[in-house]
Amino acid sequence: MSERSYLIKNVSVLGGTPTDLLLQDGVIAAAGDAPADAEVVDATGLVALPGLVDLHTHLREPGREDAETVETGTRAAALGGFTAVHAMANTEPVADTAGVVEQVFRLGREAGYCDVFPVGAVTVGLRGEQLAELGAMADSAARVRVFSDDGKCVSDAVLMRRALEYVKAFDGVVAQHAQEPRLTEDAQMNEGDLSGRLGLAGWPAVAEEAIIARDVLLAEHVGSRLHVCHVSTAGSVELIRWAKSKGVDVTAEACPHHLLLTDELAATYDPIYKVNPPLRTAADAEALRAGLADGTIDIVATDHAPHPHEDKDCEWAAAAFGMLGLETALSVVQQTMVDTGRLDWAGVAERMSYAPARIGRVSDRHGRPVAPGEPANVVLYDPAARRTIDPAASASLSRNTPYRGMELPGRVVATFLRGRATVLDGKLQ
Ligand SMILES: NC(=O)N[C@@H](CC(=O)O)C(=O)O
Ligand SMILES: [Zn+2]
Ligand SMILES: [Zn+2]
Repeated sequence: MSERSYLIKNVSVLGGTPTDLLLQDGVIAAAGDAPADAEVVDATGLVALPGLVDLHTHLREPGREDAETVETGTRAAALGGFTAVHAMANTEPVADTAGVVEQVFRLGREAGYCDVFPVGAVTVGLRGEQLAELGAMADSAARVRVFSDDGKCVSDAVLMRRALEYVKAFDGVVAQHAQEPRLTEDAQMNEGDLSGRLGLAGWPAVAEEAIIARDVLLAEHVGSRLHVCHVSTAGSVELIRWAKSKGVDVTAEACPHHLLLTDELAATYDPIYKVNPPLRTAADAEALRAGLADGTIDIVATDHAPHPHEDKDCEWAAAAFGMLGLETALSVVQQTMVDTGRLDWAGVAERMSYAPARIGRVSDRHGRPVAPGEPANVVLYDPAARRTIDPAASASLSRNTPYRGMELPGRVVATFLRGRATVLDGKLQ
């Protein structure tokens, strides 16, 4: 990774008229000021986007370094065009103290591929019994603003209420994994005709929707900020639309896999398609795409969930929930939202960079316009490229991508973090 300047020629910022950009000393500068020794990048045909920000990544460190480490996960992030990721708290030990979040934050800094903002657990050990030290994590060097028991739902209404009240003191947000536990005991896939036919225990949409309905009412009651993780059903989109229309301070994310893939893939009994929440129906996926287009769903988040071979290569019921997402997110969003005319590149920038940075309260550094004077966190993307997804080529330590063998549009050509190339010519630097 060099500290040189880059003169990016003929780049289309957010799909606009081609122009030149200079990245120098960590910021975007006027191209006319380029020093003679600047490295010239021919960006003809490429779109420049602000560095992507993921609000929902699992990096697995500490504790499951056989699945992913901060270093390997952030390498995958850089290849996917991300300059910042929020690392979920379901590690071993759980990120429920200032010590653990500071460790994850420091590991991100040391790896240097993208900024890592640790998410703090809402409850001690994700056990849903008592609140974790939210204030200590907020005040730590990691400056935690997003709190989540992701992987588990904060199902106790009183604890959820207290968490929402508590995070107001430091402008935090509770990111809920909306899953009513009693309605999803042993659940394996979306509940419907197909789960019956396949003999896999069903996971009803109402298990997600009941928690979202409760939580938007709680957020309104205490006047706090709520974020809903991985929204997967049409009913959830409707509830969030309703809550926003009432002025509730709620934001929501959809994951690429829920935009593109459907529950019919469970008929393969291949656990690569096993994920929490489950892949839903085509009608649900369509509602998510419509909600993302009209702003009901604020952002795309990857829920990158690496699992080692032995936890996935087994029978469906025994397999772990989760799939990789960082290296394919932008391509899936292009396919489902841009190539279908539902979003332009400015809309993608809003949903994959500006809005997640605002929700995570890091928009002083990330999710900024690609414009002179701004931090040089930039992605160069080739929307005309096509590639066949090869799990073996992933920078992740795990291989559980549901897109293996699929052809997807687009390719990240370069990623710059504060003016330093983390990816150039499609390769890690
Ligand atoms: N999404 C998943 O299927 N799995 C996630 C947990 C989660 O996001 O709920 C994981 O940590 O593996
Ligand atoms: Zn979750
Ligand atoms: Zn998750």
